[in-house]
Amino acid sequence: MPHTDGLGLTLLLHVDDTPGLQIRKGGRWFPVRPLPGAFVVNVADILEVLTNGAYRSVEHRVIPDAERARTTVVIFQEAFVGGMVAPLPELVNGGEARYRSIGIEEYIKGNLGALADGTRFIDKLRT
Ligand SMILES: O=C(O)CCC(=O)C(=O)O
Ligand SMILES: [Fe+2]
Repeated sequence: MPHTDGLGLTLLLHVDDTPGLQIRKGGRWFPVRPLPGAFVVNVADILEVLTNGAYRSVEHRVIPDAERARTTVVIFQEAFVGGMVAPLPELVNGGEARYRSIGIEEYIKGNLGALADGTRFIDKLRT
């Protein structure tokens, strides 16, 4: 299922060489081929909020292979500051905050709810 990850940074370690991960850019899907010993680093939603939209979280999906097993080690890195998910003031820098600030607990709850109904919670934070 296409999605963006909900926390800060996602580190992926593709253990075998079975392909499957794709990212969407400019409306097109591109394969991310497994690279032995390398981490794939995805920008996720909290990092998008923190940077006030300078970094965009990447939409991605996994297309399973019917014949080959596929294993990924996934590390979800949190990125909230002082209990809040909010654009960093130095990155708003006199401009406009593009996302409203929200406590991490409410954020997590909202994210799980959105995941369940196939929407993106970050869209509800846009100002
Ligand atoms: O298996 C992968 O390469 C990606 C997994 C993923 O997108 C996720 O766990 O959020
Ligand atoms: Fe993901």
